Amino acid sequence: MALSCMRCSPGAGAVRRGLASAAPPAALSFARCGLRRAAALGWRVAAVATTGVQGAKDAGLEKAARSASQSKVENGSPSEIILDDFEDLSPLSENDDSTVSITVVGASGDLAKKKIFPALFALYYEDCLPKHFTIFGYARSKMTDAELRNMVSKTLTCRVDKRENCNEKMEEFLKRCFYHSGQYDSEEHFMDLDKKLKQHEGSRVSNRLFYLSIPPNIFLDVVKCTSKSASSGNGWTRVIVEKPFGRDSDSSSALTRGLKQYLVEDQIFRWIDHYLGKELVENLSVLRFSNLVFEPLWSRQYIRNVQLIFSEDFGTEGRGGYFDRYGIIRDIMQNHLLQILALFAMETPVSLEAEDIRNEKVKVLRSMKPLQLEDVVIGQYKSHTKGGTTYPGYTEDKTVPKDSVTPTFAAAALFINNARWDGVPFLMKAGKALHTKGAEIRVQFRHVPGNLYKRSFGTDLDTATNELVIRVQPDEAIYLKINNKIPGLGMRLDRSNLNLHYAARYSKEIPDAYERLLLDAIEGERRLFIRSDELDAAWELFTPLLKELEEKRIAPELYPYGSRGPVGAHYLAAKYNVRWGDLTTEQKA
Ligand SMILES: NC(=O)C1=CN([C@@H]2O[C@H](COP(=O)(O)OP(=O)(O)OC[C@H]3O[C@@H](n4cnc5c(N)ncnc54)[C@H](OP(=O)(O)O)[C@@H]3O)[C@@H](O)[C@H]2O)C=CC1
Ligand SMILES: O=C1O[C@H](COP(=O)(O)O)[C@@H](O)[C@H](O)[C@H]1O
Repeated sequence: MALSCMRCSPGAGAVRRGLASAAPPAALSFARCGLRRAAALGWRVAAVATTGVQGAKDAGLEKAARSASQSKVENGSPSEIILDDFEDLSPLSENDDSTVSITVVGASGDLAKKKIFPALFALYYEDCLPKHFTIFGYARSKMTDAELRNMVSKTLTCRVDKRENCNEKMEEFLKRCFYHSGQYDSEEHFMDLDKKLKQHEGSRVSNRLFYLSIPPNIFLDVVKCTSKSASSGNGWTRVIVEKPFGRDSDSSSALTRGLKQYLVEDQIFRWIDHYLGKELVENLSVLRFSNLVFEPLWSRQYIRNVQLIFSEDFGTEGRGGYFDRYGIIRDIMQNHLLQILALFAMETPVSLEAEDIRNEKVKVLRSMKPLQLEDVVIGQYKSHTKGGTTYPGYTEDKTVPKDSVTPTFAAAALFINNARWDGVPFLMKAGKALHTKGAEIRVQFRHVPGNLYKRSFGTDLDTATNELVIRVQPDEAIYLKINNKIPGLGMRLDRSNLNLHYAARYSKEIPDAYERLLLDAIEGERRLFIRSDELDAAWELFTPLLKELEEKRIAPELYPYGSRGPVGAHYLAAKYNVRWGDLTTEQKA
């Protein structure tokens, strides 16, 4: 049987609805990448298994048929071979009648340069964009098309594992990038953009995606202008909204109401939480729901605590102005870490459809207790000199008020009041300017009852319990710490890792999260975007705490730039009998 993944592209939807096994011509109109994604869901396997080699040939899947008839087994199980081979499969026909125009609003900005254009290029490079597409940059800055291309070209990179034709591909891609300068609140300027888009779209069905890579105070202006002056007349119009999506429950609901004056829910891809597009976060459900060894242990009965840890080894350099209004709790916890928590803790969804997954995420979020001040520790980094270099403190940033109490670090203990997780602390920790950069999920299991090997472990049994670590970044890995006998005539135990180290196991470069999310938006796949009830539930957990912190102007504990953060985080963990897993020395995975 093919290993299935959670991709739910329209193609994948078609697979699940039964189109796959017959693979009718309509199904062949997916973009190339759509085919690859369908492949990951076992489409080809279904096609070959159900209709046989001839069936696959009839459906135009020549390569699938070839590979099925050869049925070679080189590396692993036949199902792996099938999936791997399918990666190279190109569609035999593509939809010539439609075109996708992607407008990056705020194209002159940091995120557009750093992430959005490179992700679009990577999709192009991987043949994931539709045959007919155009990319427009839109911002107030004056720029020609050539200047935009020059700016964009500086940040494009090719896959390390696939360098062939890279320069050629870059040139082809850049030729399809254009620029239009305009104000964000001018319907007239968006009308001019509309004219330019139409020139490129010609008589094809025009599908339009607007990516709002701009400060949140102008989201609504742009949405109003796009919907009145630049939305598609005959295809779909979708809007990707960047974070932050509000500052609290009220502002988030107001923004949703504002957007809904101009868009229906299906058009809103809110918000882009790029952590949901990270490979190991995407893999969480596969790990849980497709491996018998994990799911039965996934509850209070066996899990002692769960830790969600984010750290950066640099400060807010350059983004202090933005950051000071939001702080680390809104910047990282309320979105990235909470989303991971929801995926980690949700019940098994009815299916892999977006709505089924979102339903489970909402349920888990609504089962949680709003955060209490006594379960939170906040910190702010201060200047520190190391090796002759002085690293500036947060409030030394010119864009940050000198008396700012905005947290750049926070640790929190959260609880889920349901049958599965009652009493299990979910500890979150997020900070800037710490000693290391990384993101990981740590699952600490309970100790083995009546352990035969107690004497080998000493008095503290908790140091000898199993721990599952999902290292989201950098150097992706999943490893399980187990107790093991050290080889030899005696009986000495140590802690060793059962280790799935991605770089060693998979030769392919891992796509950037923005690639996955952009492709999903183009394909209309909403699973990795946040539904409004989910967002409401997320804000409800954090809003009372954020208000209390701000109203009382609670002073954060200062920690030196490059340190491990405030000691208060240890006391918080200790209150729940937890030791932060990232602070213990462990065998390198
Ligand atoms: N940068 C990052 O790493 C991340 C950013 N984000 C979010 O993505 C969005 C874009 O981020 P980023 O590119 O860093 O933002 P920028 O501050 O670089 O703004 C993007 C563009 O918006 C225009 N702009 C900036 N400030 C204003 C203003 N006050 N009024 C009108 N226009 C303005 C500028 O273009 P012009 O002057 O040419 O019109 C600018 O180039 C934001 O919502 C941010 O919160 C989210 C996660 C990470
Ligand atoms: O959303 C954000 O994420 C980045 C960290 O993203 P990563 O993919 O580099 O881990 C963070 O620096 C930024 O403050 C925050 O807004």
